[in-house]
Amino acid sequence: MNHRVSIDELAELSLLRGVKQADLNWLLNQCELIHMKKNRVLLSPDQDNETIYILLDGRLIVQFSQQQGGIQTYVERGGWVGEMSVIDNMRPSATVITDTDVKLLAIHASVWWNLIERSHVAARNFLRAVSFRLREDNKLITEGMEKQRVFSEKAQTDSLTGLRNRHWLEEKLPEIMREQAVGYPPSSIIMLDIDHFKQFNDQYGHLAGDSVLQRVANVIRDNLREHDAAVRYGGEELILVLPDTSSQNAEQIAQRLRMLIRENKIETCNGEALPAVSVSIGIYTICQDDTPEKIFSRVDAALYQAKKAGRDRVVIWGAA
Ligand SMILES: Nc1nc2c(ncn2[C@@H]2O[C@H](COP(=O)(O)OP(=O)(O)OP(=O)(O)O)[C@@H](O)[C@H]2O)c(=O)[nH]1
Repeated sequence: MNHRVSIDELAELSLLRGVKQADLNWLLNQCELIHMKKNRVLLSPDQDNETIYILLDGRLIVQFSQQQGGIQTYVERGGWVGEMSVIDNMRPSATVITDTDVKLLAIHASVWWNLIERSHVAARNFLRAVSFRLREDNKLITEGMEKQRVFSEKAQTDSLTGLRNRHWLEEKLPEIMREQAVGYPPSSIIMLDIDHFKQFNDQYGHLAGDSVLQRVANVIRDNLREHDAAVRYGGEELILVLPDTSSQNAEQIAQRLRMLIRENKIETCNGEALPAVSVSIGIYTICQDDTPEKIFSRVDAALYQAKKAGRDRVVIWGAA
């Protein structure tokens, strides 16, 4: 028998609110009062659970798995945990840890179902509690997944230009190659490099150089198709991934971008006009048995040819 929790205390708990005094008395005789120290695991996805725990004092942390967004939330005094495994007989979906020393009312599943049979009010409270918990958890998990999405988006984005970064390309390229291997239409890769950029930086300063990179990135972003991707591969070197694009089409796209970049007016962040820049472009169209190394070395070779031939031009690998 448990004398350290009063009937009044029980009656105030939202799970037990409105339950008749006689049923509360009965419950009090069936459940157990537990004291736990801070930082102990109360529930875990690795352990069966047959108990609902109502928190009488302290605070609990509910930690969801990485697949569920890795978020954590708190259960405050009067809250409860463990009810889902009591309903579905499965292990807890999250880990529950004591955030402080806690006092818990432990109600075994058999006792709980007995109470539900005795008390319609307890049954109604329980339904409300479960639907509240489902909504809350869904909201938290959705928010957590959104945070993860934004985080991984940031990890794959170049902060100066807003284009994809090298890391993104290294993940994307094997995917494109798998598609090529199963007979997707050819994809082309464009490598684009600003001409005499060192000289530009030396003459107008690094910040002006940054403005140029941003303008070039904007021109590219505004003129690519939705399923194309632009990547800042290195300092002033950009790579464009053009799915379902033959080398002839890639050349047209490259020539158009080259012209647009050359005609683009560039300003510093203070509004001072800067001279236009030109770009050199290499193109390589991916073949079925290519490797990433082969793709990079060929598109790089095409770009090198464009530089060697006088810059401000487009060269397709193997076309000469
Ligand atoms: N402003 C700025 N400059 C950068 C950035 N990343 C690389 N650079 C500069 O880009 C320049 C690249 O110079 P090089 O590789 O010698 O080539 P280049 O002067 O463009 O000459 P060519 O490519 O042969 O036409 C270097 O001076 C780098 O410092 C950046 O994020 N911002």
